Amino acid sequence: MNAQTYNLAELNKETTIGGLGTTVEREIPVIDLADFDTRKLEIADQLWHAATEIGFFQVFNHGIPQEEIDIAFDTAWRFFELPAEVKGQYPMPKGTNAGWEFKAQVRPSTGTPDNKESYQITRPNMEKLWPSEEELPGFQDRMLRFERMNWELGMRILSCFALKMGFAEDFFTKAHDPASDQYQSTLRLIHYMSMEGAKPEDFTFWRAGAHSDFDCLTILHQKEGEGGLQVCPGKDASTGAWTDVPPKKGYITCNIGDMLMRWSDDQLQSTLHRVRMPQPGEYMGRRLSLPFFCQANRDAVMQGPLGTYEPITAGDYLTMRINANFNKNKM
Ligand SMILES: O=C(O)CCC(=O)C(=O)O
Ligand SMILES: [Fe+2]
Repeated sequence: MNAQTYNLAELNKETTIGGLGTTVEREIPVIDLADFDTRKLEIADQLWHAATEIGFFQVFNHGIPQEEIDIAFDTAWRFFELPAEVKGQYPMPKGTNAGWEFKAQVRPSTGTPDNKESYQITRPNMEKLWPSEEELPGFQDRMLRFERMNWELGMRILSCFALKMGFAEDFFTKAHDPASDQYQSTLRLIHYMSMEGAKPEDFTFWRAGAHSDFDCLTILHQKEGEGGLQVCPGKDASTGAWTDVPPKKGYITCNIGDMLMRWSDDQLQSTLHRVRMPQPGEYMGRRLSLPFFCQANRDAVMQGPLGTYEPITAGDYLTMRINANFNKNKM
């Protein structure tokens, strides 16, 4: 199977959805994860409902201390403040989610690069990609600690989906085994540049063009006051009706990605989303976000409980998805 013959419905969605569209209010479910172990069944029901209906939800009492999130944002900002010559020593090698890129991610939905820079951490791929201790003391330690906390939260949420899908509760934890060299979950630090004093034509670009994520589950940290994230649920995608998801302190935004949509036989929804430019009267400064992508290990076999799709390894699935995007960009 290759990218040409594989009918990637997700990708087709992306190419029709690059326009501005309209904005509508929708409720994004908010789920309390307090007393997780004792309330697990109830939480699993709420997560399942949110993930099958809209594919986006926010969690609170999620177990990652706010202090750790603040430290991660501060540390990410210190990285982005480094001179371009320093960051340029750690460029993202093609085909890996590791290292630094500047305005290099072209979305099929828009055909233009996102107006952002990012640095990605995928643990097995980081050789020669960490800034040195002299350049950025403590960076690697802090980011690895934060990566691990996100992995733990991600696995807790995924264990609820496993339960609902009839798998063992640790099914996805095994499929995202952090000790394996096949691990490919990614922490991404994103800096959307300030638009203060920018020219009117600069606002025609996107901070992040419309897309669905490739992974199983995305855990997205945003900062209150630095909005712009919008979602467009699957069934309304053709109408281009987008809904704001405003960041709120204490809340983490989560979304289902294409991998888990396929793995759940399309029961769980991977939803289109984007980050729009600020509008007149809104905060124009820089925007930071920290998504963690729970992406199953390369050798994990994806086979849904209902058997809708052929089994495929997560590695092959991703290659196919990335190639499909790439071929689209050349067209
Ligand atoms: O920055 C955000 O709020 C969203 C980023 C995103 O959707 C992505 O990197 O996949
Ligand atoms: Fe995304």
